[in-house]
Amino acid sequence: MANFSLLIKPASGDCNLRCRYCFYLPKRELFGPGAHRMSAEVLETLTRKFLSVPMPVHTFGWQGGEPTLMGVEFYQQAVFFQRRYGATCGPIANSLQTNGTLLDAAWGRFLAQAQFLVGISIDGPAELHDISRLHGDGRGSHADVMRGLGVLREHRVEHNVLTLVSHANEDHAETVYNYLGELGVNYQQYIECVEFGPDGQRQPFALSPGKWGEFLCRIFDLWYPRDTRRVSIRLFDSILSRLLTGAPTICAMSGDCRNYFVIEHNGGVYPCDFQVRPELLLGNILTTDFSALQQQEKYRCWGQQKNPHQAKCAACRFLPLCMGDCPKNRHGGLSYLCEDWQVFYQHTIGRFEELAAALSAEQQAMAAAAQKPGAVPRTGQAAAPGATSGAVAGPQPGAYSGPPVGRNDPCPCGSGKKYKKCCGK
Ligand SMILES: C[S@@+](CC[C@H](N)C(=O)[O-])C[C@H]1O[C@@H](n2cnc3c(N)ncnc32)[C@H](O)[C@@H]1O
Ligand code: SF4
Ligand code: SF4
Ligand code: SF4
Repeated sequence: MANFSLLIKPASGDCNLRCRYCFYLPKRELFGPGAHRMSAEVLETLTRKFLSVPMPVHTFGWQGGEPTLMGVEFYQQAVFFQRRYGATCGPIANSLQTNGTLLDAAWGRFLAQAQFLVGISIDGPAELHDISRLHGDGRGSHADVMRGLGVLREHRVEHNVLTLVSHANEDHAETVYNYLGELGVNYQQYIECVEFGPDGQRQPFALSPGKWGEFLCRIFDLWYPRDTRRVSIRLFDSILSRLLTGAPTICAMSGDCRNYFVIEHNGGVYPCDFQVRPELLLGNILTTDFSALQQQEKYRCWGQQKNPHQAKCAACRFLPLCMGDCPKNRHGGLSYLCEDWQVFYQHTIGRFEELAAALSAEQQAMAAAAQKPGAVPRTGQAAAPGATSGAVAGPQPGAYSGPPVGRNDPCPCGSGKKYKKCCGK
């Protein structure tokens, strides 16, 4: 079986906030009225079945809606089941993505002790964050999030920040980046808010045309070269990983959408966070297992829709990096952000290539030093922020810049198949 991770929604789309742009709040309507909470039976079953699949590391991602609505006790039970069913299965990792507003000392103690990695959503300083991230009564949530961030710090919980780039903050890259720097946040993730209404028009809160490319270029120019060894930015790490190892670390840059399963509170399994809809329900974890889910024709077809079918993509020099973008951003086949990606890659690729070459040289020098007689092996060293933590096989200059991919060339997604039999189908 191919490796995969889990994104679990124990409280479904239930949340104490009402962010203007939230794509998951409306999902509550799929599951009927009232509170949606995962039962111990679903929790135990998904844990047992996941940990029975051999994999180098089992990653549980807890998300929502707001996963802290479940209370600390739910996660204590999750860890209990992980110990019961995972005693011999190798490393287990837990991450939790939260709005941060409900964190208190009990949470801090638990998250630190159970070694959860916590993602906390912050869209910038209060004047930007509070435009979109609101309580039900319209109050901004920034002050509560800062309290939650304080809890994580006080208890030394590993954390990173997720910033949604929307109409509210699209013109404020410097303000956002410098603010996160002042907060001491060295692990950052920027994601794009691309949303269309039922009439096919861009939602007013979503990114305006051209703003995503501009935002990323500005962040890159603030980051490079000063902060490359200090600040990790998830998209940039993925680009470096692609250049260094051939494999990206984010799904939008891969050639196939079969990377993880979403498990809803009632055990329903879906292929992607953005695709929790009845027609993509793959089954229920109470009555099926992951091997059967992976073998489904519906799942295979789902994975392959990532292939960029557009002639413009096939001829694009950035295809091996962009891979036609995340299908949720596509509008009429081509990504709504196509021009933005081209602007961003055009502006940065030379410097990414330089950085990849420098990192590769450093890692080779370290490997050579470690092999000298008497050298102390450098195991357990944290990967340099900004660098890939994956295996390093040397940079692949030109991977992005060669001629357009030929039908008989190896597929840039790294599958080992010919392009025409894989992403170029
Ligand atoms: C759905 S929330 C769930 C976890 C938690 N409630 C939180 O806000 O971090 C996960 C992430 O999705 C982001 N998000 C919300 N609406 C989005 C949208 N329309 N497009 C992309 N990301 C979105 C949020 O900003 C948040 O960082
Ligand atoms: S806190 Fe998270 S789940 Fe809640 S409304 Fe905001 S983005 Fe959506
Ligand atoms: S649709 Fe987008 S977010 Fe979902 S798996 Fe595919 S690339 Fe990833
Ligand atoms: S930048 Fe545009 S043309 Fe190039 S691969 Fe991405 S979406 Fe396709």
